[in-house]
Amino acid sequence: MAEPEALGFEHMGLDPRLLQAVTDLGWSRPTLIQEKAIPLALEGKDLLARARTGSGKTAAYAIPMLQLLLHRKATGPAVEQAVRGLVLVPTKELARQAQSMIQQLAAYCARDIRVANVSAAEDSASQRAVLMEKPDVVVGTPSRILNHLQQDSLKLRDSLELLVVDEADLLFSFGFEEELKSLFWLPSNYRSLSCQGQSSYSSFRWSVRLRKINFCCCMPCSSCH
Ligand SMILES: Nc1ncnc2c1ncn2[C@@H]1O[C@H](COP(=O)(O)OP(=O)(O)OP(=O)(O)O)[C@@H](O)[C@H]1O
Repeated sequence: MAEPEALGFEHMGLDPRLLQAVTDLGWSRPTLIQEKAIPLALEGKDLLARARTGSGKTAAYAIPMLQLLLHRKATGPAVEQAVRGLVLVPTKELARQAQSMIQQLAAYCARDIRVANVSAAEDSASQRAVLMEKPDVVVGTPSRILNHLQQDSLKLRDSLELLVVDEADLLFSFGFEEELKSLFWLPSNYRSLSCQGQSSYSSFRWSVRLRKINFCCCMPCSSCH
C-alpha cells in the first residue's frame, strides 16, 4: 500500500514569512520528524520525538518556536520585549549551527524575532550588550547561559516560555547536568521544546519531573520502541 502523502509545510498553519524562508531553503516537504512534531508542538503538546542525525531536528523545533513567538507578537497583549525562547546545546559549534538555522528560518521576520548566540566567540562584554537588547531567542551552552544568569545579564524568570534541550544525551555526557538542574529551577512557567539523545534516559526522567516538556527529539536507539 502506498505511503500516505506527507503533510506539507503549507498545511501547518505557518506564518507566510516562515513558509517563504522554507521555500528559499529549497525544502519542498517536511522531513518525517518535522511532519510529526511541528503540528503537535504548535498545539502546545508535550513531545518526546526521536530521529536520526541529519533528519532535520533543528527545524523541527525551530519552526514551531518561531511560529509561536510570531503568533504571540501578532495576537497577544502588548508585553515588554523579553527572552521567551531558550535553546540549550552541548557545544559552541552546535550553538552556531542552531543559531544559523533559526536565523535562516526567521529571515523574513528578523525585525520581529531576534536570535542571539551567547556561546559565540565574542567577549562577554559584547554578549552582555546583545542580551541587553532582550533577543526573543537565546542559544547557548548551559554553562554560558548560567553564567549570564548569575551575572544578571540574562533574565528568564517570568518571561521564558519555550525551552529546547538539543542533543540532550551529549549535554548530559558532557557533564552539564548540574548546570541544567540549576537552570531549570529558574523559570517557573515555560513550555519546553526539548531534544534528547539516543542512549541516556536520565534527561528524560529529569524532564518528566519538570512536567513541562512539549517537544523532545533524539536519534533512534536499540531501546526505542
Ligand atoms: N524539510 C527539509 N527538506 C530538505 N532538507 C532539510 C529539511 N529540513 C532540514 N533540512 C536540511 O537537512 C540538514 C540536516 O538538518 P539538521 O541539522 O537540522 O538535522 P539534525 O537532525 O538536527 O542533525 P544532527 O543530529 O546532526 O544535529 C540541513 O542541511 C538542513 O538544511
